[in-house]
Amino acid sequence: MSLVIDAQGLRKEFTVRVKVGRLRRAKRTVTAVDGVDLRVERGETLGYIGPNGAGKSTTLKMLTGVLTPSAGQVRVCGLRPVAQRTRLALGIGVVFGQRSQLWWDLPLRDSFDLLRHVYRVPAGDHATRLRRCRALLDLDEFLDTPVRQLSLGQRMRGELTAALLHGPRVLFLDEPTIGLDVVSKRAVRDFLGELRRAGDTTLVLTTHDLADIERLCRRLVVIDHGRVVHDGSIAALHSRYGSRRLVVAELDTALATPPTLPGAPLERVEADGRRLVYACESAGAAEVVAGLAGLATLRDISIVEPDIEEVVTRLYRSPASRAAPVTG
Ligand SMILES: Nc1ncnc2c1ncn2[C@@H]1O[C@H](COP(=O)(O)OP(=O)(O)OP(=O)(O)O)[C@@H](O)[C@H]1O
Repeated sequence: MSLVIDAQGLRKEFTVRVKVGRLRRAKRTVTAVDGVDLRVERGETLGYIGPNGAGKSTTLKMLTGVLTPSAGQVRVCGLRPVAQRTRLALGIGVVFGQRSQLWWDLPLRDSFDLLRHVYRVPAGDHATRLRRCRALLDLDEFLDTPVRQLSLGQRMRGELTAALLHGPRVLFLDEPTIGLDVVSKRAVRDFLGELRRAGDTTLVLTTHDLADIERLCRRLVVIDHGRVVHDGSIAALHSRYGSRRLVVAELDTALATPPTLPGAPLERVEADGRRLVYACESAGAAEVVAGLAGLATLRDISIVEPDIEEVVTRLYRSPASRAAPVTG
């Protein structure tokens, strides 16, 4: 494995002028990113999330060479993002919701062609990549439409293509599904899922849509007040915050006393005793199901996964998230 992103102690301060009293203005320092360490291997898909103002976009801007860090070390594809920005541009793709890399008045097809010249992509590579994007993102019906006439969902599919035509090693995406309808959201997620499966592009994704994260990311980095408060899998986040899988058993007939199962406390009894809900603590779902099957006649069983929205809400509210960063 090779490291494609290596940031240590990354920090960004902004000086802002604030009004003090009626006439005076004073300088204040806002620490947007406060010592972020981030190492990302080739082929990883990383979800970078946090509440509004946490420092996500600022981090991405430092990783892509748009902003100079106030302190810290950073290498992306082995390059210093600001100092070697032109070389870096060949190795990364960027999709930032607010900024377009397409030519507003030109048909999408012409923007793609111009990008081929900008990045000096060999014609054969360009054609192969474009063919793949056309097929996976259903671009054909609007390839000849000027960009300004595209819907948001169509434009986002165009932006994704534009970001990938030069074959970048890392793709940075800032809120790629924001404002999209369910069909376009799915198209974008499926496409990114395909890209992840192919395994040669590293994806770094910021989003407020946790379904994006659940569908796409094995690793989740949570940032709050400029600091990393979680770096690990979604499962690690659930176990840290005590979220548990639930086993919901529908019984043929209610039992006089619901069974006690080791490692799986009974959470709720519903439907006049015909539905029992157990939480998997030390017991796995299979053990719970096997235990129940020996004691009652089961009509149906379902397993409810812990809800990521709930655990992330708890994390954002947690005072502990302001203290020490946690990894795992
Ligand atoms: N150019 C700037 N000048 C001054 N302050 C800034 C600037 N850019 C960002 N900030 C401040 O830095 C902090 C982090 O902002 P940033 O945009 O990185 O957050 P974010 O996590 O991307 O938020 P959101 O989810 O709302 O997009 C905020 O307090 C923001 O007001």
